[in-house]
Amino acid sequence: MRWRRPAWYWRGISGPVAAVRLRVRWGSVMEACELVVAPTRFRLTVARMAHRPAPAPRVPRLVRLRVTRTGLVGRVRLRPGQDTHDFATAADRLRHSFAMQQVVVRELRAGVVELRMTGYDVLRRVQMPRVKPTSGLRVPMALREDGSVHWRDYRQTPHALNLGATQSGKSVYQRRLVMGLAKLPNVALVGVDCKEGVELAPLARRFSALVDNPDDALALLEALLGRMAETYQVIRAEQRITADVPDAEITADIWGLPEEKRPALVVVVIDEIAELSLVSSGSKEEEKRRDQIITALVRLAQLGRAAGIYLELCGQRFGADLGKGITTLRAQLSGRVSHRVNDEGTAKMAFGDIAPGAVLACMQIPDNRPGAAVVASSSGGWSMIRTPKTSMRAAANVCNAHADLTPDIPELARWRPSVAGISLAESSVPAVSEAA
Ligand SMILES: Nc1ncnc2c1ncn2[C@@H]1O[C@H](COP(=O)(O)OP(=O)(O)OP(=O)(O)O)[C@@H](O)[C@H]1O
Repeated sequence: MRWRRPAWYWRGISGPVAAVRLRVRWGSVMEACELVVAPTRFRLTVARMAHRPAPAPRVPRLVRLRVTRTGLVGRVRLRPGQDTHDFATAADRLRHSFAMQQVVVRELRAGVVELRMTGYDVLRRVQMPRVKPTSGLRVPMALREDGSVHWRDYRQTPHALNLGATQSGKSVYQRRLVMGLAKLPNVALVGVDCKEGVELAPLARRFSALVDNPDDALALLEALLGRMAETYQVIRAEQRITADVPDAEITADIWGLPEEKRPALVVVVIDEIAELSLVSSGSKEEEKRRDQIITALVRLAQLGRAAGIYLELCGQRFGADLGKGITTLRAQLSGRVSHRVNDEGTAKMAFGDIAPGAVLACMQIPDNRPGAAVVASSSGGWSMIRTPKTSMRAAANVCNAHADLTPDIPELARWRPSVAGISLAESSVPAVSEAA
């Protein structure tokens, strides 16, 4: 069996050695990678007047270098005439020159770029670093190829789409998300799993509502729209009370409400969107139901954020072939994650409109790396990530352990899952009543 280098080995031995090697070779590598600039005219003139040889080209300055858990992070001050793009295009050459696994370039501010380098393939066996609990609605989801943690941050990116071919790792990603959300207080999980509930039913104890067929899904989404309207009323009432206080204290969304008045945040997890939007029999009723479901989802995606309702959609494809309104819905899903896909069309559905550079990347994910995915945001940036392998048992244990955090949402009580035939509301697990 091949020996795998553990993380401590990098930090203890290889990391400091690589840091010294990088500092020693810095100048020559910059020159070899054409990342130096010609000496200034002033220095050339002085050298000419003093009859001295022409000065050497100027090398960008490595102002800070530190060893991290997975590699090195360096900060570089650019020379006049250089830009981030110069370093980004040389990333592959830098990686070979410094014998690193990966080099990712990021601009910190004008004139300063950060080089994040990994010393080994961090996505081969994902080991998440310990992360401090944070405020807001954020979940540490996966490791990025540069060794940093990829967070699912609902305040930054309210709605997201998770795509991938069969057996690409979508369900494990979704499981990991539910596991992370399950630990957060005042968060209600709402699930739609039309695969007979096989993915979400084992996690049911932490769900405030769970449905497994399109008819119930429509009723549930309409109830959520009703809840959204009520939450807007709560926000309006709070605005009225505080109409004479300075502008900064008047809120336009749920996050600005005092904590005791803030209704539970709702994350709607939909496994396999195609099951909701495909019309199998071609009947008029099915078509009507499909249109109503998509319309409800579009409304939730457009207006839900301020009322604390977030969408997390999962599917193998997400294109116009799923029906009218799908592309409008996709435009609202600004968080995009795509696992391995088999064709360019699907890759374009995920990234064509926001990060064209990511299209090729998600088609190149190898079959033997399930869970690896490309994540992109509407700003156009993208990165490769991989979730740690998470078993259903581990996820169910976390959901069971945090079942007492499940908020009771009266509007959704009809769909509160019953576990082993006993409604959770009647079981020994105490339920949390929603704030105001
Ligand atoms: N991050 C990961 N690391 C290692 N193995 C993984 C990872 N994610 C998924 N797998 C493995 O890949 C296989 C497929 O995963 P998963 O069921 O999540 O795929 P899927 O895309 O949901 O497939 P389907 O659409 O057919 O349900 C499983 O055996 C799972 O254990």
